[in-house]
Amino acid sequence: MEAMRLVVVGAAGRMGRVLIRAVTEAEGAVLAGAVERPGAAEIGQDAGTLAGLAPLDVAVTDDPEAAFAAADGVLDFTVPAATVVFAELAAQAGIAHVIGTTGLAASGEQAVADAAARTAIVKSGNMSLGVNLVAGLVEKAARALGPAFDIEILEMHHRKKIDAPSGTALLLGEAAARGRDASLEDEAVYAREGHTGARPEGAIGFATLRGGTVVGEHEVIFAGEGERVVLGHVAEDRSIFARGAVHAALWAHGREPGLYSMADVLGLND
Ligand SMILES: NC(=O)C1=CN([C@@H]2O[C@H](COP(=O)(O)OP(=O)(O)OC[C@H]3O[C@@H](n4cnc5c(N)ncnc54)[C@H](OP(=O)(O)O)[C@@H]3O)[C@@H](O)[C@H]2O)C=CC1
Ligand SMILES: O=C(O)C1=N[C@H](C(=O)O)C[C@H](O)C1
Repeated sequence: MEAMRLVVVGAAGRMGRVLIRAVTEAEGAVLAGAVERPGAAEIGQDAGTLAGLAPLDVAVTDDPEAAFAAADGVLDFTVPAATVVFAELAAQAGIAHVIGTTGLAASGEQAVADAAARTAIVKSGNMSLGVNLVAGLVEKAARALGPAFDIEILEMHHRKKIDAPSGTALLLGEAAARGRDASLEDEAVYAREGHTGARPEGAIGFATLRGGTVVGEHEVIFAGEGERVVLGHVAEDRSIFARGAVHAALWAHGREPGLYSMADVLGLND
């Protein structure tokens, strides 16, 4: 069987460089393209060199349409505005789209859902095996512990992260809400300051820390009368996300159009 040809968009980013390495290390995948935004200093550079590898004979381009025309899938860890454009282009090209980008507004989420009617999209706030397993445990714990245990989600990331709360924190919040048969939209408390009043019953609270070079740390705290249950995940290296993304692309290759999650890819919904 022919190797799946993958394009990495946002190739010069923190994740982009790690994704290039993950594609070259994966069995059944080959790097077919690397895309950066128009005007980026890396346009024309070899993608392998950019990722700290030997040259791969793939030049970074600012033309995603041409890159997608010669590919089977795209790995996208960029910014929301770019992801919306890539979703449309991937749907037009009929290739799988793996979206790791976080912080999409409702309109962006809708654009992705529309594109998923035409091609297979895997989208997740966290592509690691560990976080997706923890999400399943969070749902179970929320169901078992019930409303007597208050749920608070704490996350810390590096100083350059531009969105909050993290996509992972939201994914864990959704899992907690599911476990309570509640809606995160109704229960989320994203910030507290000043005279807040007592904690509303059933609230799912979020706290965001930013600093240094932290790759990503999350804790879901179930705080009850005289005891706390804490479920957490520590990302030590971005390669966990990149390997998950390549795995998702291989899974999505040739699949029916639809919007899939990492839980689908990992078989956690079966
Ligand atoms: N789901 C998951 O498992 C994970 C998700 N993420 C998410 O991935 C995203 C990226 O994170 P990170 O790599 O740290 O961020 P970076 O800022 O390092 O990388 C983003 C890259 O995308 C580039 N870019 C922006 N616009 C375009 C465009 N129109 N065309 C092509 N490239 C473009 C940026 O270029 P420039 O800087 O020049 O604008 C930059 O190189 C974030 O949303 C983050 O939350 C991160 C890790 C794991
Ligand atoms: O921006 C990051 O770095 C990360 N973003 C994702 C998120 O928003 O949860 C995943 C990971 O935690 C790293």
